Amino acid sequence: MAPPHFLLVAFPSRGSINPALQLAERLARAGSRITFFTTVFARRRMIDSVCLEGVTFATFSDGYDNGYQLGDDAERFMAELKQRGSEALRGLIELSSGRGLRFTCVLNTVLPWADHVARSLRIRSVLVWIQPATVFSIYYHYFNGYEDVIKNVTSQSRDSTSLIRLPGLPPLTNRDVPSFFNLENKYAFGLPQMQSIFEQLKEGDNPIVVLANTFDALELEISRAIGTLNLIGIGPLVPFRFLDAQTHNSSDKSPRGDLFPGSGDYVQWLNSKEEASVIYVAFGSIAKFSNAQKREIARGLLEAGRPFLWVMRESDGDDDELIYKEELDEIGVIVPWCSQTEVLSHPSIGCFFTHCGWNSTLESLASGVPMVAFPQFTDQMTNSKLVEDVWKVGVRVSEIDEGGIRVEGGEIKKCLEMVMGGGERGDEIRRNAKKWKGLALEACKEGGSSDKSLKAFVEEFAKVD
Ligand SMILES: O=c1ccn([C@@H]2O[C@H](COP(=O)(O)OP(=O)(O)O[C@H]3O[C@H](CO)[C@@H](O)[C@H](O)[C@H]3O)[C@@H](O)[C@H]2O)c(=O)[nH]1
Repeated sequence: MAPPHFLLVAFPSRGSINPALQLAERLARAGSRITFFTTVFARRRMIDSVCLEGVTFATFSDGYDNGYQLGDDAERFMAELKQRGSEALRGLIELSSGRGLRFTCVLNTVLPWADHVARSLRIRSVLVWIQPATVFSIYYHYFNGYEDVIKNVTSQSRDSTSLIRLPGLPPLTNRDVPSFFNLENKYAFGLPQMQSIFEQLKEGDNPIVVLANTFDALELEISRAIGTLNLIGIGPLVPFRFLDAQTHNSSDKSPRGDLFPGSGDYVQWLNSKEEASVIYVAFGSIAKFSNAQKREIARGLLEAGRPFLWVMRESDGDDDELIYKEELDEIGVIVPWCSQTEVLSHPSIGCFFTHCGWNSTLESLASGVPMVAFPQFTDQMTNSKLVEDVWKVGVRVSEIDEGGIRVEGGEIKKCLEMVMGGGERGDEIRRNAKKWKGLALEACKEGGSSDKSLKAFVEEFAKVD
């Protein structure tokens, strides 16, 4: 039986590339071959760190070989990616076929054009969903008969207490649903993108299979309540070396350089800190903040008075000098980027102050680190709801939204204290965080739910090929 050969098409953002690489590695370990297809820029950015056995890379230029820059027109970027990506994908499949190589299936990380090209060339196509099943379910129901149920609430003011009730989901308020439903949001153009994805799913092979970066213990009931679709949990798609590190003694504070080559100075600094004493602050690869908001974050951290490691990307907001710089330097470290999975698995980390991007949320869950959630847009609103109210592994900040400030320093301090300090709620949150870490690792290990599901998926293709 020939091993299946998957053509994995990945959107060129960190939030997509990271889980796609983990998926490629797992598919390779399960005995398949993979061609990983993405943009020149995305590949160049990963080139130092990634060499996966069984995985070959193919790239195309989307016209943004130096990356999408701050101020670029997002809609235009998406249109170029679609046009150039479609042509290049078609070219790759046809060229390969001329050389006798037939791809078994095209997998795409939420790229409807890749699905379209695959079908037009009569190759099976499977969506890889890289947000929670809960978010998938919200969109699914919106595009399958529940549009009014959602719109009745999202068309009201933000702080509405009206509830959206959808099959299999906890009741949701306006602030819990993806920001794409908020038509004043500058990312509202994301809704038509979602629409094309869900339209295509209606036309798919039966039964329609979707691979999802989640796991059964976390969201199986949600997945089962999504119509006739077969949403298969194969996550958390976090690096194996990170999961391996998690299975080591968690109170071991020895330097992790052997496990994580290329560790920065911040790891030495973390090594000098007490267990569960450090706040890790990072908001993914896209979010931007006003200076006023950055100052409030700084104020919250200073008032909390605990050591912190803060990832402040060069492109994450206005350029003014950060005030409180000297005071901040006394208790914390600010870096432009770090190896987040390495940091989260470090025993000194006691809390993650996060935007709740789905990768960050899963990485935090898999390392047993409780969260303070400060969502910015898209799925992050729903992810924060799950963190606070469903899995109870963190708290979500209350927002004011005045003068460029969405959350005040005092509120940030209060939430950090709730999660890291004494008190019943903090104890419960930390207990739950440990529980979810165990369940996440269980799902991924050999014979765990995600491991079995992915292997079954590969075997299915090996049979038909
Ligand atoms: O200093 C850092 C900061 C981040 N990361 C990594 O970058 C990724 C960030 O991904 P995520 O947490 O999902 O945030 P975004 O980059 O904001 O991801 C976008 O894509 C995700 C997947 O669709 C969505 O869930 C988010 O809402 C969306 O903003 C994670 O793997 C992190 O480990 C680092 O390695 N170092």
